[in-house]
Order: sequence, then C-alpha cells, then structure tokens
Amino acid sequence: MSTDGQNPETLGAERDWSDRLFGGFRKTTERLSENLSGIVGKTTLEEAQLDDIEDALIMSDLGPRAAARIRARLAAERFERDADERAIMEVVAREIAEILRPVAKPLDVVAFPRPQVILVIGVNGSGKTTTIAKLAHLFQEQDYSVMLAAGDTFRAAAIGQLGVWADRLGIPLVKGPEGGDPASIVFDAVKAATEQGIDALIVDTAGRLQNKRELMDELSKIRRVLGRLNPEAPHDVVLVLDATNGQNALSQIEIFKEVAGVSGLIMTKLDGTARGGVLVAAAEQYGLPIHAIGVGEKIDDLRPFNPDLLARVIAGIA
Ligand SMILES: Nc1nc2c(ncn2[C@@H]2O[C@H](COP(=O)(O)OP(=O)(O)OP(=O)(O)O)[C@@H](O)[C@H]2O)c(=O)[nH]1
Repeated sequence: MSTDGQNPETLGAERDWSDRLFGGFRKTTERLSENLSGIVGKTTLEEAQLDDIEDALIMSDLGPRAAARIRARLAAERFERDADERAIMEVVAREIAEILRPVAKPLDVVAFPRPQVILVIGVNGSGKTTTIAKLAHLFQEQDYSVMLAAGDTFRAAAIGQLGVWADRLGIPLVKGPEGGDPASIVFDAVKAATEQGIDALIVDTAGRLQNKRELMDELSKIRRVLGRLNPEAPHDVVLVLDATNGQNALSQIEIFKEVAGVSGLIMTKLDGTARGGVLVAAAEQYGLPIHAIGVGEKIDDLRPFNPDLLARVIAGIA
C-alpha cells in the first residue's frame, strides 16, 4: 500500500484512465495554446489573445456561454509581468472548475424504502447498456445488491446484451419477450426487487428518438406504473450521453428533458474524443448533476466525476 492508502494497482489504473482523458483533450489543449506564448512586457492579455482563446474554446465544444465566461475572467485577471502560457491556463482551469464543481454529484443509493429505482435513458449507441453494467459494478463494489430490468424491449439484441452483463456480474435480470410491454417488465422488476430486499434497481429503456411521441408515451407509462408501487420512484432518471456527439449531445438533453424529465447525466466515451468540452457546455447551460464519466469499454471504466481534475485536463495542465 502507498502512503495515501491506495495500492499500486489502483494508482496504475487511475493513471491509465487519466492518460486516456488527456489523449482525448490534446486537440483542445493545442487549440488553446496556439498563438498563445504568454504575455510580453505586460500584466494583462490583449484583446486579440482573448479573442483567440474564446474562439478556441468554442471550437472545442465548450459552448459560447462558457467561452464568454472564461474570456471575462481572463480579461479581468492581472498576471505577473511576462506571465507564461501555463499561468494563463491555470486561470482557464480555475474558471472551468468553477463551472463544473456545482454539478458534480455521485449517484448514491439512499432511497428508503428500497429499492432505489434508476431509469437509464439515452439514444441507442450512446453507451447506455455498458453504462448500466458499469454502474451495477460500482454499486456492487460498495456492497449494494443490484437488479437489472430490460425495459428496452424494442430490440432483442438489447435484452441479450443486458443478459450477458447480468450473468458476468452475477446479478438478477428481469426481462420479457421482444416487443413486450416495458411497463409490465418494470412492474415485475420493482415487485421482485422489493421482495428480495434489493438496494438498487437499474432499468434500461428504449432510445428511439425517431418517434418522440411513442417514446414519451412509453416512458410516462413506466413512470405511472412505478408510481403506483412506490410514489418516490423513479428516484433517478439518468441520461447517458456520448461525448463524441459534441453539440448534438446538448440537443439530446433538450429532447429527453421534454420527453422523460432528466435528473442527472453520465457522459460516456470521454476517452480519446476531441469533443469532450461539451461536458462544460452542458454544465453551464443546463446545470444538471453530472454523476460520472465513461472513459473506456471495460467494466471499471466508469469514474466519479472529478471537476478539478477534468478542468486541468481540458486546460492541459493536470
Ligand atoms: N471508448 C469508449 N467506448 C464506450 C464507452 N461506453 C460505451 N462504449 C462503447 O460504445 C458502444 C455502444 O455501447 P452500448 O452500451 O452498446 O450502447 P447502447 O446505448 O446500449 O447502444 P445500443 O446497444 O445500440 O442500444 C460499445 O462498443 C461500448 O463498448 C466509453 O466510455 N468509452
């Protein structure tokens, strides 16, 4: 064990995923530092430099609002005479951290009575199924019992994929036939989870945005059925977003807020994408809690959202 209580293996894993994050944000960092070689003979940044930084932030998917906020902070800052690029990036990182800190909120299992019902929503391909498995694993590591419900009955593959994860993790899965009624599966799952004293029930849902009306009806029916069994349920409605979608991820927040209500976000695929700045745009624009981030395809690649670390990664100074 090392002095801070983490064993070398854990530390190695931490380094591995933060390296992957760094890889993804390299382009952002390069954009930010292009044309920026520090301040010469002065203590403030020039308008042209501020313009360049603001443009680079927008190009890196942080969105116009966050970019304007960071620019304003840089414009007000008095640097040491001849400050270097790193001093400027420290200020950028501090402002990004201030945007991100208020939305960092882990998904805790707190519901009483149990189970805590977590609806997971998001478009197909966003990493929803993998995220459900990762979340279940995270809860298991905290000694919570977990059950899954295959509420996406639209595609047999979705049910099958969830089954594979449930087997691998050794947790129960409640499922029905392809084309079955998702609300009735969720009903059965809540009953079973309650009877078995399960701590967390994670529900997969369909992600067909092509038919908004149908999706809305399906999700509100699930909510109605849940409410009958437990007025507090669902306790969480977690939207899974794929960071590689960039600005498109923001329109997904907009749509899912409308069709399902969203209580928090998990952003996946932050490893190796140059578009991860969209997380900052989402935080600034919607202020929804961000529960965790996905940084790879493996079961333990879901990480708690650490705003200070991410801010430094984006600014290239972690
Ligand atoms: N690099 C990377 N890949 C991920 C991450 N999360 C999920 N994936 C991959 O993204 C692909 C889609 O993930 P799924 O979990 O199948 O996504 P889904 O939203 O359930 O999609 P459907 O099964 O099509 O509904 C898979 O190949 C996953 O391994 C992540 O954080 N990083």
